[in-house]
Amino acid sequence: MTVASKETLGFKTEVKQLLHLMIHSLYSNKEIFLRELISNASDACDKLRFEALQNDALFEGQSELAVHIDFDADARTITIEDNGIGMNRDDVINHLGTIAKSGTAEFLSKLSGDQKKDSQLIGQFGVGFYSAFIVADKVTVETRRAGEAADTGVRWESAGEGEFSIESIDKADRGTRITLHLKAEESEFADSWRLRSLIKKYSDHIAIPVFLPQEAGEGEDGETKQMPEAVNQAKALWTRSKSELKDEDYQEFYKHISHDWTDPLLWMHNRVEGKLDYTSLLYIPAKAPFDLWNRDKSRGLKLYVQRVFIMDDAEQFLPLYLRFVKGVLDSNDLSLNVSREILQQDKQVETLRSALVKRVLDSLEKLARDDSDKYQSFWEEFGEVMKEGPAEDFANKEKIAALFRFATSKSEGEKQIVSLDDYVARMREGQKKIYYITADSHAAASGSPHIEYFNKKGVEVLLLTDRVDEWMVGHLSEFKGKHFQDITKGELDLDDLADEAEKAQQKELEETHKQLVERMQNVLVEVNTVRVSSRLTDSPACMVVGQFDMGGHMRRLLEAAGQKMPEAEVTMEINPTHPLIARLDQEQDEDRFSELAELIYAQALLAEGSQLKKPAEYVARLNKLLLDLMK
Ligand SMILES: Nc1ncnc2c1ncn2[C@@H]1O[C@H](COP(=O)(O)OP(=O)(O)OP(=O)(O)O)[C@@H](O)[C@H]1O
Repeated sequence: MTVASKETLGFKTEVKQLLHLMIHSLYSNKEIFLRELISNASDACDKLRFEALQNDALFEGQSELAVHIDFDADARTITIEDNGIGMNRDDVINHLGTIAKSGTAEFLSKLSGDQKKDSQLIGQFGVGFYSAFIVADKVTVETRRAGEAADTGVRWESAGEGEFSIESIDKADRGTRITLHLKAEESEFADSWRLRSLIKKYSDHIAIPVFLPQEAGEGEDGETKQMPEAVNQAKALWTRSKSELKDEDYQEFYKHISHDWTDPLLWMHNRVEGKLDYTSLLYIPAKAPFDLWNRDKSRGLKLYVQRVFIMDDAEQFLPLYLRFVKGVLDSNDLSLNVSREILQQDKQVETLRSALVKRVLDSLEKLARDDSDKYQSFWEEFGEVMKEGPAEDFANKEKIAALFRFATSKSEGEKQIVSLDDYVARMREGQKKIYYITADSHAAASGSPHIEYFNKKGVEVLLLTDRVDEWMVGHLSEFKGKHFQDITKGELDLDDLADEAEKAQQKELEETHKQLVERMQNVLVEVNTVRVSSRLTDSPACMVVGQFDMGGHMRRLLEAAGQKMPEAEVTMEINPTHPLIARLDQEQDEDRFSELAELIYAQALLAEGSQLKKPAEYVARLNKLLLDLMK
């Protein structure tokens, strides 16, 4: 064996952090190292089979792919060997010295130092190869890329601290052999029974056989001979029939493909024959990944064609608003040499996508019907993403909207629990619209002056406080023929809600306060229109946005994001039945009138969550008034 150019390299900082964290937070879950390493070995075999479609020579005459596991209790070692794609020197440095995952820095910044919380997070991040260091104090990787010369083999070795060494070796067989030098206290893993049960538990669903030596009686020379024996079923899980699969099988397979280690919330396993011929196994995770909002995050399904692995993260089969769905699609229609570019143009992809979207939406609908607690937990994790749906998937917008849940003026607390169907069923007689308000917080929405009239009338209002809400409602515009109406916009059309006496009273109030409105209009230079309100009962005044203008909440969000917004029409409504407004109407001193009017205007701005342009002026005015009171 030639040994050349041994060098020692430092791990990238993020690897050091991850290793430290893993060793310290995962000790109660040690055994997952085997799942991770077998998972990588199986992926490596998948990749080889895929590349060999174009270049048969990569098999080097050996196309039976397998993982062999062995152990030596005396030496305290376990080896995991595959004859998959293998790695060359650059691959090894890139893959086993860094973490080539987008969002790594973000992930690390989220860690709290609390081991329990962090181990949850790290589970969502995916531990992968480095999990070997949970049980080993030294790891040796010997590997050679398929199709390359025997002397391009590489040995990588590390104690999982700051650095690793790398050297060239001869390796006759392609693929990767990983040797774990177990820590003294982890010697229990170097045991046939233990390994066998772990492989059964974690790797039964892997499509390639995983071998373990088996005591098989006397050999010719009288010694006990160990014959390797396949321990797992070695059949891709999704090709097996539903009836022979247990929940645990589905759960383990989910962990294999997703690298999430929390059990999934839901799965859908379907075989379709006919115009389209495919099998899909889709999962909805129980927990949102830490990087759900990271735009560069990889997403999509694992794509197989006739059981041959083609690619990870095939994005074309699901829309963005379902980016949290994980799973496998195995098509018998697509060609084996399909590429990402081809997928983008292929008409069948569109058809498959519609079918998969329908399947996910139908399953969620069923979950909401059958198990509202479970559905609620789904909504809390992924509701905000689902709200992107109406804009992205026009054809399904009504179906998607039926899955939405909201907090309303009638529901308890901040929880989003009311469906649009519930809302519509509870609509008051004569009510034609679905009323909503958007605000920065639940408290701001539920305490808004705009809602007073609706509370009085017993009309439910959706309280929308997620960032996407205003945009979402804009795309949705109606549900089951009922239009959405922002209660802070335009003149409140009370035709549906008010009775005759109320309408007459409103008219009268407008008539009798014409002069007051005019006076206020003259002193409030920032306000374009003052008018008598039909929506206020307890507050003296509120700000109103034009029916077709952008809502105040959205405007504030965009302004906070640095966008220059055009000046909007400023309309204020006053409530003449409020004692403050009545008092204002009586005020003869023009200066005091102006001061009071400014104060009422500033309060209306504050109540809707706006910032005052001159807060100091407001404070001075208020203090002056307080002092007058104390005289
Ligand atoms: N047995 C193997 N054969 C070939 N390449 C491997 C093997 N094990 C690991 N690798 C390479 O090392 C990379 C890093 O492995 P690691 O398990 O850390 O992450 P991953 O599998 O990419 O991601 P994750 O497991 O978190 O989804 C892999 O993507 C692969 O390229």
